[in-house]
Amino acid sequence: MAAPSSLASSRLAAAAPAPQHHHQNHQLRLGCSRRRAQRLVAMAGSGKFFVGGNWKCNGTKESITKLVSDLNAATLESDVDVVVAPPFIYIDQVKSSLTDRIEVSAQNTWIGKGGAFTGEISAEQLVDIGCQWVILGHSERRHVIGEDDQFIGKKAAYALSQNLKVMACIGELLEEREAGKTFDVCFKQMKAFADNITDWKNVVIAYEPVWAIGTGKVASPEQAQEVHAAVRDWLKTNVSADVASTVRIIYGGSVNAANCAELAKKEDIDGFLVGGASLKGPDFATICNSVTSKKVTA
Ligand SMILES: O=C[C@H](O)COP(=O)(O)O
Repeated sequence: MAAPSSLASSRLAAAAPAPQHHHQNHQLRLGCSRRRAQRLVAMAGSGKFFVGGNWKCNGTKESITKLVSDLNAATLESDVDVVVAPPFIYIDQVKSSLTDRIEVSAQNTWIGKGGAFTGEISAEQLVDIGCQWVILGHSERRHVIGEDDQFIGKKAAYALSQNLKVMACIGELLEEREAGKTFDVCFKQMKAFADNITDWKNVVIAYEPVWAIGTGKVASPEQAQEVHAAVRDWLKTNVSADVASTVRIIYGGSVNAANCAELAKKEDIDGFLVGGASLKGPDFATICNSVTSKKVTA
């Protein structure tokens, strides 16, 4: 097994139980710490913090040239995987001008092999132009375009079969949260992914509560942590302990340069999927570098 990344090492060190601690929940905490330590050892090599920038339907050749230039000039911590997702038509421009330090994602892909599917882009075509990732199940695809769970799950299976890595998005609507259905909704969306994914090593899960996307109403660190931990437990029960302990679960929804550090401190928040703030190079770099909060306190 490869040596743990320095992030994993620092988390491992932080996760070690303190012998002088005599809190009444000590045994419970000890159990959690051990579970966490195992998770981090198993994450070796793939356990980096992860930040994706979803540019959505924004940008022009000119503005993207400036954004790429700002990203190329940014100093990024080594313990973070960084990915940006331009609109399809700019992927080639970004691939040819962006530093290799940052990988490139599509925001969607077709469900299967290309052919007579007007307006679609296939996984094979994305791979052909050097695109490494695809975002699937984003709430704007689910709720604006009308993609359903099974369609999204099948897209994930096909994209993975073509060696695209997948950011698999889940998240509840405001009315679903208010009705106490957050976990039910997220687990149902997870099941559709799990029914179609056999190998999770190239998958990152993005929890994005719909009420927090583009609204400025960020989930509190506690709200996000609660769902991330529940999704991890769901994976343990329904997929495997190994997947639960290794897959990265990132948060999306009004993340910005000011709120990222507090979110990053939470144990089960392994990074971010950023919309609006990813259009500003320096802000996006600050969010990527919030991994430093994780190192100190996780
Ligand atoms: O994919 C990103 C999410 O939709 C978050 O967007 P936002 O950061 O603009 O709220």
